[in-house]
Amino acid sequence: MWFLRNRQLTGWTLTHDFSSILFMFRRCSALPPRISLIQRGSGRLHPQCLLFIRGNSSNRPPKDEINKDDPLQRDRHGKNNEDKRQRGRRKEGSRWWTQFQEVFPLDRRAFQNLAFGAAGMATAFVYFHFRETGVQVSWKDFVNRYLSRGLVGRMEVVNKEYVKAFPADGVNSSEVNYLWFNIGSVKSFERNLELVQQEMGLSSMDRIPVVYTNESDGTIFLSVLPVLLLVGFFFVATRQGSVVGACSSRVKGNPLTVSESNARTVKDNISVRFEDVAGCEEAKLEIMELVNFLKDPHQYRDLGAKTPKGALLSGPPGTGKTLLAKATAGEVDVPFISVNGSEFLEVFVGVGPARIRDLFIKARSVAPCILFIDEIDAVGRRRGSGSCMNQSEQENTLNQLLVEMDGFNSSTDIVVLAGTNRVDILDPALMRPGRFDRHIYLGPPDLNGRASIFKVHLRPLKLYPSVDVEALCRHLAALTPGFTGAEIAGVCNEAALIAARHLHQCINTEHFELAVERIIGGVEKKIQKLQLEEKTTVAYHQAGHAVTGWFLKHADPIFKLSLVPRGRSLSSSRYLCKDQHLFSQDQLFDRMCMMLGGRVSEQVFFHRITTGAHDDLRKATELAYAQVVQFGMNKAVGPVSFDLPQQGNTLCERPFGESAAQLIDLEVRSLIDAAFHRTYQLLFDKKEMVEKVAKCLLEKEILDRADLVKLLGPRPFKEDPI
Ligand SMILES: Nc1ncnc2c1ncn2[C@@H]1O[C@H](COP(=O)(O)OP(=O)(O)OP(=O)(O)O)[C@@H](O)[C@H]1O
Repeated sequence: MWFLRNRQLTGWTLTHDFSSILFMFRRCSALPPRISLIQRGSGRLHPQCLLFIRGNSSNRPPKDEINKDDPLQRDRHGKNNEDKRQRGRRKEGSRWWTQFQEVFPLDRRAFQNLAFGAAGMATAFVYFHFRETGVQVSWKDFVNRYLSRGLVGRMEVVNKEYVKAFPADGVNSSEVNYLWFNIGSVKSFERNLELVQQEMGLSSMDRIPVVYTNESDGTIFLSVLPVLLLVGFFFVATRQGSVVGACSSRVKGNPLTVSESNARTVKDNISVRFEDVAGCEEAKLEIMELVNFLKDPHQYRDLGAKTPKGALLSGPPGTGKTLLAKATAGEVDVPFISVNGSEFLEVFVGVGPARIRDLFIKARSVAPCILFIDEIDAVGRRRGSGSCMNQSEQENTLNQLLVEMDGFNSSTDIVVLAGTNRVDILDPALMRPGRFDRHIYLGPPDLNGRASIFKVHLRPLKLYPSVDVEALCRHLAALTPGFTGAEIAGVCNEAALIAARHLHQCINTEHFELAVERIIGGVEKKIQKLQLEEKTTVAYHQAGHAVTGWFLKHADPIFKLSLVPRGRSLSSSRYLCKDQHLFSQDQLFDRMCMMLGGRVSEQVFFHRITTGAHDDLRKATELAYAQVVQFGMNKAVGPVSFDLPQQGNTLCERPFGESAAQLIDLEVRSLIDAAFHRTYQLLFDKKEMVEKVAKCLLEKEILDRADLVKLLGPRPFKEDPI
């Protein structure tokens, strides 16, 4: 039997169609190659297709559901069992969902949207791939095999382009739906058909009926498909958070809000106060003036003074710039609007300036307020420098910022604060008076500053009652030269974690010391074992540093030596550094000798050298070059200063000639040689002491200051207590 043309598509019919076509054509001898291809394709798709369609088309509810709804069955199995099963199912479902979410972190709505999208695409795929197309034959085959044998019942000329031939009544048509062939024109088809039927001797009554129809072949659907996809995209984007948002990593919700600034406004409950910011008293004093202005603007205006518009907070990372800005808002109790400079940078033209405009509109609507732009270098980079693609967009954004800062006058009551680590690359227009009036530098805190920052961060910690907080702060400040506020906060947190790991109820001094060591040197590697020969070399190397530092006046004395590898180094030594800002030539020379102490000790004791001194040599060379090239400390080169290449940067052009370069190299070499010989002489003279320290270190693995005093005697110079 031939299939009815418009019957419903099912998995069975799909697979059956292809096999039956094959069967029929085998019977009709010639098998067009295309059919075999189709069949191969169907064979591959068959199982999945069957599963999919069976799953969708089955009207029968699953067994479980029948049990649930059928009161008889429910009675039979008992209500409790049913409840348990339901709970189990729910649990399994939630477990499945949790596992799924671990792999794909999507919320339910996102998952629903994705599922709908996938189902739609799958349906479209199945429709286009498996829609009934009939079997194409040539005119000659059609006439010889079907028409002449009386198998054709009626014909349909579709869209004046091709003809579908349907089976006559009584013909077994289960194998093929219909046959079709292309026609050049309707007229030629009619003429040819007429001729064939005449040849067959059919009377006008017996002629095969021909109807003319128009059919859509899906081209209309395909033409509206892009529009549908676009509408669907916007629909999903508005529900999900826009794709634009994804690019900018933040705009959630309507994609049309991309030009809105994403500044966060904190109106009440700013809990940070000036007392929470320690170690930067000068910066606080400077910023107090801004606070006073916001508190009592008339005091300034009455005197005819123009009030400051903003302050630029600069300094290394973690020195408390953001914290100080927040504390300023907390002190005046005005709204604090904070935004990051990088949030203005977009790939879309015009978005940056639009966001700046929007930011200032927001600020004006809540004035008086403090507007804080963190990492302003992202948007305030000097114009005309660099050649990256969105340079002009960044410049437009900066121009808009300059315009806005000019735009609000002294009665607007907005103070703009900005934070940056790279004040050197900012555009001069941004720094001129009338824009960022104040430049406040926050450097790493000094000894007292560190102690007061420790005091701030010790406040929320649970210390043993026996701990003297003042003394602890001073001790920790001495152990952490060069630490910033953020690093000090990290030390306090690490100490609490160590105490918890050791199952202590409170935190003690030792936990803090361990925390400092961990932050400076990295994690202790107790498992990594060195071979005895390596360990001996490392011990003598460290003893060399220790003895050199002990007997040179200006070197930082070692107060802890350890053979336990930490981070990337095979050993560690802790020095007592002073907070010093100016260094004399003698002091730098002593430091160079101290750096070379490890390598010299290896040479004195083993008459061979190892790679362990690589980092020491690098530092000593850098220091020697700095003395000769930057600090003007070399007689032969003279009191000149040139820029040295920064780490990671290569200086393309040397600012001095070839002869100066040769002279500099020569002087650097002789300086390092002098330091080496002095250290060699020192360690040779103190050979027994080095040996004593090294052997003791090999035995105990860790030596503290008391051990060193015992081994080397008191240091022959006056020192501050730790
Ligand atoms: N002076 C300080 N007093 C107390 N805590 C501080 C101080 N400086 C930094 N901190 C601590 O360090 C953390 C980070 O500081 P903050 O974000 O203000 O640094 P920043 O200078 O803005 O850094 P970046 O330049 O990287 O943005 C603060 O949350 C605070 O815990």
